[in-house]
Amino acid sequence: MVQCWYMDDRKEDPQDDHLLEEIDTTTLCNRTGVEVWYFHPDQIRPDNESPSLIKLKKDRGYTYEDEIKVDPSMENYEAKLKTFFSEHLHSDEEIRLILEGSGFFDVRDREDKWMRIHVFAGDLIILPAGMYHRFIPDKHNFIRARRLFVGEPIWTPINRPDGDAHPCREVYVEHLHHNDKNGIEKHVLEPIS
Ligand SMILES: CSCCC(=O)/C(O)=C/O
Ligand SMILES: [Fe+2]
Repeated sequence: MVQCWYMDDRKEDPQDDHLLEEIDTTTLCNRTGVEVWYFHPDQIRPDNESPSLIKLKKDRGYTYEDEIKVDPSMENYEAKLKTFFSEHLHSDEEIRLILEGSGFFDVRDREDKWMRIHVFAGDLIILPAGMYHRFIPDKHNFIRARRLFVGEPIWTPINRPDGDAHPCREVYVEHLHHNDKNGIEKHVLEPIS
């Protein structure tokens, strides 16, 4: 199940935890719009998917799935890590269901502070379109995840500050302001056993 915290600002070894202050997933969702679910790892196998996962995919319209493995055997590993760890956003949600291993998704909160999300097998994470983030493996250097998407996937990262001018950024920032005034519309589901 995910663990989240605000990061310290040490620049050394980004694969260290960099834990400053722990936060819960409701705070994470409230301050960023990130949503997280947990499925028992037995219930994410394609031949034994939990009804909740099937429903989530149907409700969200996720029609595309593939897998990504990030470990040192990956082609152009160092270059890929550099791309993942450059602060960027996407025009669409980034959805990852963690199948094996672990890693860190770092996301900017509404005050531009880094929050770190440590993900493990069974975690499903949805990063909203237009939110700045980055990814790095933890010290185990291994993660395998299912990528989901609505329609034909677009994985293009738009680095900061170029992302500031993208229409999805304005929509995202407006959504955060709306939540400030009206409370969050989304909520984080409790773990499913
Ligand atoms: C564990 S998925 C690898 C990271 C990734 O796919 C991505 O797009 C990060 O922003
Ligand atoms: Fe990304």
